[in-house]
Amino acid sequence: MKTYRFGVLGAGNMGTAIVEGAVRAGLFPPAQALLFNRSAEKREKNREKGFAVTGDYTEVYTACDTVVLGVKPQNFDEILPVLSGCRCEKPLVVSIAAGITFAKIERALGADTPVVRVMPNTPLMLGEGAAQLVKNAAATQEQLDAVRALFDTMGATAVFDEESMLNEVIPYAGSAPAYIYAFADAMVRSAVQHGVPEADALRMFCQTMIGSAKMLLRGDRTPAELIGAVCSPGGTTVEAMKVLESRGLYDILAEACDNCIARAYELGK
Ligand SMILES: NC(=O)C1=CN([C@@H]2O[C@H](COP(=O)(O)OP(=O)(O)OC[C@H]3O[C@@H](n4cnc5c(N)ncnc54)[C@H](OP(=O)(O)O)[C@@H]3O)[C@@H](O)[C@H]2O)C=CC1
Ligand SMILES: O=C(O)[C@@H]1CCC=N1
Repeated sequence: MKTYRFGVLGAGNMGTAIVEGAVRAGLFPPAQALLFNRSAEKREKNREKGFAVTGDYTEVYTACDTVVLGVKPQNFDEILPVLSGCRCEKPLVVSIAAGITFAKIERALGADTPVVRVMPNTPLMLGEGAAQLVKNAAATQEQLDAVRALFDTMGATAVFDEESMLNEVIPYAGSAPAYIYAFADAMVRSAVQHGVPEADALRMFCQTMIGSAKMLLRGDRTPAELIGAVCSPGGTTVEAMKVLESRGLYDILAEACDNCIARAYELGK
């Protein structure tokens, strides 16, 4: 056992949300988590929340049992060589970075470093996240189970055997909130054009997204069947569906997802 149970190397949006979620779930008290930020101001805010803080990220790697790598993929070429110089018992490394492969991490930290890659999404901040996980050869099933249990406290999880799946799923959960917000934004803009007050339009549309998601999750009807149940013959909905289909909504979304995934592979190079 090291000095801290948990560390976050890059306590930004996601890193902070994950450690705060773990504390909320009662997995450990904030004093048992060490957070790295470059910014002194952010360190002070985290200290006020009861976390241990540091401006030296090697300390997170050497002093914590589990270390979340919460930096951007573009920062890995800078930080991995520094961490490779740390002489310490290997922590369990949890990488949430899009595209960054086990091979890249292992080349720097050693193939004996247990690593779990996770692709989370921002709704985990509300306990409504969706996270996918995969472990490398050095990580044990118990270590994977422990990381999964952590993310289970913040939403739904899925485990994959193949590392490549962690790139393939990005558009459908990790990145998906952005696409959903764009859809909501377009709907609300249209509603405002038709005189619907913006706040009402957003509230009604969000409730409709929640309700529709719950209908889908019941699993007793396919998306096509649910669409059919809304589209009254000769009614209003079909007129909009005709536009969505003729303008190629499905093709647009398929191409967007392809490009999102392709970028993950590029980031891993
Ligand atoms: N945002 C999202 O929806 C999702 C993000 N991810 C992944 O999560 C990771 C973090 O994303 P996000 O939380 O949005 O990013 P943020 O920009 O919010 O956080 C990045 C963190 O990295 C630190 N940092 C930045 N540059 C350096 C550097 N050169 N050396 C050391 N530390 C540095 C920052 O320090 P400081 O706090 O001092 O600024 C900050 O703590 C990414 O790899 C991304 O792929 C995965 C799924 C979803
Ligand atoms: O845009 C990104 O690269 C990250 C990964 C998934 C969501 N945000």
